[in-house]
Amino acid sequence: MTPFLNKLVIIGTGLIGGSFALDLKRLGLVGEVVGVGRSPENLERALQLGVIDHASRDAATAVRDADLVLLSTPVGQMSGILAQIAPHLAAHTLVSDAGSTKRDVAALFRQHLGHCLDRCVPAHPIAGSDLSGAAAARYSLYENRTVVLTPLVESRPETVERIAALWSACGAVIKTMSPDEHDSVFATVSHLPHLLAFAYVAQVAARPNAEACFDLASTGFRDFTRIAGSHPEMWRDIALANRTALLADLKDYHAALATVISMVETSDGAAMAELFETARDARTNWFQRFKAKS
Ligand SMILES: NC(=O)C1=CN([C@@H]2O[C@H](COP(=O)(O)OP(=O)(O)OC[C@H]3O[C@@H](n4cnc5c(N)ncnc54)[C@H](O)[C@@H]3O)[C@@H](O)[C@H]2O)C=CC1
Ligand SMILES: O=C(O)C(=O)Cc1ccc(O)cc1
Repeated sequence: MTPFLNKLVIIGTGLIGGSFALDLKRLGLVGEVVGVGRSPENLERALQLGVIDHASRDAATAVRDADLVLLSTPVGQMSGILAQIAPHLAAHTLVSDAGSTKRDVAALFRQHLGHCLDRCVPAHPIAGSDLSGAAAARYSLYENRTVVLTPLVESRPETVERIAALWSACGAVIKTMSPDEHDSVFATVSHLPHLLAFAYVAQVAARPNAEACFDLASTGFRDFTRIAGSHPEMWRDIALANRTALLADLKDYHAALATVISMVETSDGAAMAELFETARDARTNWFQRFKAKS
């Protein structure tokens, strides 16, 4: 089975959708890429960079006759977009997404695309960065990275295979999970750290001696806070969409911080050393596994 697409429509022509389009074009797996966006400047940049072949501001018109529609906007935009495109999808069009949360997206597919759920597969590429926009799109972003698929019970096996084949062609490793399992894991390893980084940097910026702090901050600060440079709208939407799992993790982290506060208050160096060793060993083991996959 060839996953070739005559027409791919990317709704949300940024880092994630743009990088998918670039790889499929280079691989000769797509005839025409139409990019839909809300910012004319960003669409113009996507055309200049060859990320897309045609630009459109109107999702409803753009999706006509598409083989695949990929939603790669912030997740908070997806409900409106699905409502807009639903009446205009052809009988053969597949619909997928790249959103960072999956329970909400699965529910939105069910709400808006009830007539064609067999051709829908929610998905999440676990690759990206703190950069955004079409100018950040790049080749091979998905090489050796995981793409999680959370098929609906209605998703036809051929639909799932075709979406998986496209991501595999980009070099990705496919994993299948339930939306609940997905959102619980990513609350812990992605959504929580982003919220912590945003909260920490905002708190430093509000200090009376912020200028001196930023002046003297170095590599540890850079590494801990890189993700606080990520897109605010995207992360607001993720936090709202995954609030249940995220709140549970925030409370666990709050308790862990209370433990650290108590260790500092009581000068309990032995407990601190034990905690730091446990964390260092876990991080070292994880990093070795991560490097081996890269
Ligand atoms: N940035 C990352 O590292 C990753 C992001 N994701 C998910 O992928 C999605 C896209 O993220 P990025 O590509 O990083 O964001 P981005 O900001 O680079 O691109 C999103 C694009 O969507 C456009 N857009 C916003 N609302 C729109 C609307 N109503 N109609 C049409 N276009 C609209 C924006 O103008 C922007 O060009 C998000 O859902 C995010 O959660 C998933 C994996 C990694
Ligand atoms: O900036 C980073 O390193 C990231 O964590 C990238 C990222 C952001 C969002 C996702 O849903 C998946 C990956």
